[in-house]
Formats: sequence, structure tokens, C-alpha cells
Amino acid sequence: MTIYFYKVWQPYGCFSNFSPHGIHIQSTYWPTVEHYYQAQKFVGSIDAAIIPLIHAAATPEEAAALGRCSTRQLRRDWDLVKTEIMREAVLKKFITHSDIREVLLKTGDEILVENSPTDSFWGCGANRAGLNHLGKTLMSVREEIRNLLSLTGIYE
Ligand SMILES: Nc1c(N[C@@H]2O[C@H](COP(=O)(O)O)[C@@H](O)[C@H]2O)[nH]c(=O)[nH]c1=O
Repeated sequence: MTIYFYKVWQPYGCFSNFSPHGIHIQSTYWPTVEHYYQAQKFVGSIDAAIIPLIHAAATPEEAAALGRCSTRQLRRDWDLVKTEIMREAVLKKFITHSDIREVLLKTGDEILVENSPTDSFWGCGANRAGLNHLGKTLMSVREEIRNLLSLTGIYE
């Protein structure tokens, strides 16, 4: 059975990048994956001054609004690096927080889909035929964590 998720307050809301699970990456703490992801858009760009504002945003919605401002210039390689940046952040999230790691592992081999009605890159879009890169990232992270746990023997 395919598992659909989207908003934090809906079922499987912990799979959303807006969920309140902070991550440390390169000695900086980010309150959500969304804060980190939106800030990475501007690393090395002439608009890098926005990064501390995104970092300090009170909510992931605010961080996303700052990162989506169309008058600012994204880093040139953004389309090439964004999926790997997302994967690193999502992996860190589920390695850091054991409660949601259990939720992810308990989904077994089910297909995970970000049910965004507006985003057909990270989600499935309104027609549910989108690329679903966030769902794919979560499934790949699930697999990686499972492999890590079997290597360390913790789950045997
Ligand atoms: N969950 C969720 C969203 N989806 C998230 O938005 C991000 C994509 O942003 P961008 O690359 O700027 O279009 C990515 O993290 C995706 O999972 N968007 C929302 O406005 N609200 C939400 O609750």
C-alpha cells in the first residue's frame, strides 16, 4: 500500500521536511530540513546574505518563503546539487531522531509519496504522476539506515 504524506499534522507528517526535527550539519544547527535546504540554494551566490535570515526564520514556512523569493539569485549549480543536498539532510534527520527513524523503518518496503498538489519535482503533483524525489529520497534513506543497522548488529 502506497503511503502518502504531506503536511506535518497529517498521517506520516514526520516525513515532511517541515517537521520540527533539527539537524546538525557541518557544526551548524538547523531547526528543520526545510531551513537547511532553502539556505543551501544561496551558498556561493551573490545573494548569500539571505542565508543567516533563512537560518533564523521562526518557522519552516518562513524559511521556504525566503528561499522561494524569485528576485534573488540561486547558486548556479543548484539543479545539479539539490537532490544530493536533500538526501544528506534527510539522512541526518532520521539518524538523529530515533522516534521517527522507527516510523520510517516500520514502513517496510512500502512506496512513500510526498502528496504535494503543487510540486511535481519533490512530490507527485496534482495528477500524482510527478517525480516524487522526496519520497524516493526517503526510501533510499530507509534502505541505507537498514543497511547501517544490520552492519552494526544493533537490530539482530
Ligand atoms: N511539505 C511542504 C512543501 N514541500 C517541500 O517544499 C520544498 C520544495 O521547495 P522549493 O524547492 O522551494 O519549491 C521541499 O522540501 C518539499 O518537500 N511545501 C510547502 O509549501 N508546504 C509544505 O508543507
